[in-house]
Amino acid sequence: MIGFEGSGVRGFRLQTPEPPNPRTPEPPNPRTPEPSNPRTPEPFNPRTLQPLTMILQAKKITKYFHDPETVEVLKQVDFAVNEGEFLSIIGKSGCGKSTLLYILSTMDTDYAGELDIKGNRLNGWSQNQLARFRNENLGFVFQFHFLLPEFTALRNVMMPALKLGKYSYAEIEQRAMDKLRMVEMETFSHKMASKLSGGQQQRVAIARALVNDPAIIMGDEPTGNLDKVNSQRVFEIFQNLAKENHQTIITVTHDQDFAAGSDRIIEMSDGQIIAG
Ligand SMILES: Nc1ncnc2c1ncn2[C@@H]1O[C@H](COP(=O)(O)OP(=O)(O)OP(=O)(O)O)[C@@H](O)[C@H]1O
Repeated sequence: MIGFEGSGVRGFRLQTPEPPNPRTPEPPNPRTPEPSNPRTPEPFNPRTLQPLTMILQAKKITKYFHDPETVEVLKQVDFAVNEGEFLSIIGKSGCGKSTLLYILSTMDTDYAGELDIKGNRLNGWSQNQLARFRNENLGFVFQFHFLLPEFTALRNVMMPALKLGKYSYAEIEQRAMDKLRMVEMETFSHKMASKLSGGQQQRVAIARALVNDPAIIMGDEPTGNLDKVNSQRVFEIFQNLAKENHQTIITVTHDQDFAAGSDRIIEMSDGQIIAG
């Protein structure tokens, strides 16, 4: 298991008070003090603050490119994110944001350092194992949606689930329709991707990223190609996924409004995290 120690990640997050949950212990009554438990010294009110679980941790990530000289693009980067957190990575062009995201996405394995996702140390896994892990646990949204233009919106959304091979065709169709509904694109489900507007295509791409219910959604400039209205819409979808579904969002962005609305901003400069 991965723990909180040394992560630099904030351990708690403010939540709207929830109705009592039988599995959640009642808050302590000040008139009847609880005996202290040395393993859970939590000085917070459980009605308003909840402990969070770390879902991804990267330690001392170092990456070199050799083109033609050797350049250290990531310099011992430590990075961690909690379940349900909505995080933005910002920084000047060329500082290493996309390179870091690509490593966190498990698609680049040519780096030094450690990567744990959902309690799995992923270093040394084969490409096949990583591909399976990605398809089950991670969803991706890019600046350019990469939809298959001659397929319908529905078929595009179904693709990652068909690849996973975990559900029947009818179930996959149902799941894909649910995700299209979530991004308010269900009425366009049978339209060719090429016939949709840029904002609509991006919402279909988000539905596609969600079809396998990934624990983590990674975005590289998800609003980079959109106008203000569509950017706000995409932001709200991401915000809801974190708030309502407790999915984790990690985005690289130059969109200041998008970053400002996220739970936490990580700022990079010259291959290092300098804030957040
Ligand atoms: N395949 C590659 N080969 C050589 N150098 C690369 C490669 N990919 C990226 N770089 C270099 O690594 C550095 C970091 O690139 P990266 O794409 O991570 O930056 P970024 O912060 O995401 O930039 P932007 O905001 O412009 O997308 C840059 O100097 C870039 O030129």
